Amino acid sequence: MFFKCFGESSSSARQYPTVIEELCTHFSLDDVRKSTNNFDDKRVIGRGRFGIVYKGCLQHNDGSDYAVAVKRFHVDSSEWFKKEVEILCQLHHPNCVSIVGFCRHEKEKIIVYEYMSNGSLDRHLGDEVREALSWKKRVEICIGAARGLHYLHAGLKRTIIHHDIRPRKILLDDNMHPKLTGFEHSIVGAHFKEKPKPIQSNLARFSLYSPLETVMEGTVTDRSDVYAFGMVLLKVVAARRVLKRNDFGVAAGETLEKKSVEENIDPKIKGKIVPECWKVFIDIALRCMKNERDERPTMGEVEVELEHALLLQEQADVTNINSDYTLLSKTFIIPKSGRELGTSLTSKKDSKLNAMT
Ligand SMILES: Nc1ncnc2c1ncn2[C@@H]1O[C@H](COP(=O)(O)OP(=O)(O)OP(=O)(O)O)[C@@H](O)[C@H]1O
Repeated sequence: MFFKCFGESSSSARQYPTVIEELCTHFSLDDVRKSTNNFDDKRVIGRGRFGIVYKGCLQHNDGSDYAVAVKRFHVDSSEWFKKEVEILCQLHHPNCVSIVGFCRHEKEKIIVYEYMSNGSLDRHLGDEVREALSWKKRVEICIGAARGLHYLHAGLKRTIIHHDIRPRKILLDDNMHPKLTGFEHSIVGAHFKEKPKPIQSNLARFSLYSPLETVMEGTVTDRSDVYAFGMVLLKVVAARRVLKRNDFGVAAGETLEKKSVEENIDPKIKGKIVPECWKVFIDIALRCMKNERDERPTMGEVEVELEHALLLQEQADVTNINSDYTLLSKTFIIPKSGRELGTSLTSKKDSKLNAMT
C-alpha cells in the first residue's frame, strides 16, 4: 500500500494520490531549497550514513517561523529514504520523532522532520560534555525512549522493530524530552499478539548493540531492540567508559570484563544514585541483555521497571537532599570469550563486523 507513491514517475504519483501523500506533506524541491538557504553548509547539523542533515526554517499559516531538520539523502540511499518515510507516516507518539513532510524530485530524496534542538543523547554523555545530565534526567530520558520503543512493538497493528537502537537514535527536544529516530532499518513484523518470528536483518554491519542471534544468524525480533536498549541503559550509566571495544556485538567492552559496572559509573553522577533505584535499574538492564532472546523482557516491562526505579530515586531524594549515596553492590558483565565468538563469527559474518557506537 505505502509503496505506490514512490513510483518512478512523479506525474503518475500526482495523478493518483496515495496514502502517504494524504498523510504527509509533499514539499517541492524549491520549498526545501528555500528552507535551507539552498542547502547552505552553515546550516549542516549532522552527517550520517544516508545523508546530510540541515537546520531548515518553515512558516506556519499565520506567517510565524518554525525550525525543522532536513535530511538530504545521498543519491544511492533512496531505498532507505523510502523505508523511513513509510514507517514515519504510520507513527504518532510523543516519543517518536514526527515527519513534517518529504520531497522526491528526480534524484533528490529529502525528509523534513520536527527539529530536536538538543541533538542526540550520545552528545550528552561523555567526558567532554560541559553540562552533564543528572542521574534523574538520565532515567527520565530512558523511560521516554522505552515508551517510544514499547509503542513501536505493541502500539500499532503490527510490531515495528526499530533495528538500530543506540544513543544516537534518541533525540532530545528543547525540554530534553526524548524521541526515537532513525527508522531506515526498521522492519514491520507480525501482529503484536502473535509470537514473533525471527526476521532476516537488513543491517550491513553489526555493532555493540546487536544481540548474539543477529550477529550469528542474521535474524531480528522485537527482543533484538530490547537487547540494544539494555546496552543503551549501560551506556547511560557509564557514558564512554564502557562500550569502547568492538566485541563482536556481545555485551560490554574491555573495562567491564575487569571492573564492575559500579566502578565504571560516570563520575558526573557518582554518589547520586540511590541503591534501591540502582538495583531495579541494573536488574532490568541485565535482563534486557540476556543472550537467550526469549529470556529478555518486553519493552512494556522495561518501561514499568524504569518508572519504578525513578520513583525509588525520587522518594529517597526527598529526605536526603544533599547527601551522597554509596553503592555496595558489584555487577560484573562477562562477555562470551572473544575467541569462542571470533571463530564462529568470522566463518559466518566476518565482513560485517564493524564497531559502531
Ligand atoms: N530531527 C532532528 N533534529 C535535530 N537534529 C537532528 C535531527 N535528525 C538528525 N539530527 C542530527 O543530525 C545527525 C545526523 O543524523 P542521521 O540520522 O543522518 O545520522 P546518525 O543517526 O547520526 O548516524 P547514522 O547515519 O550512522 O545512523 C544526528 O546525529 C543529529 O545530531
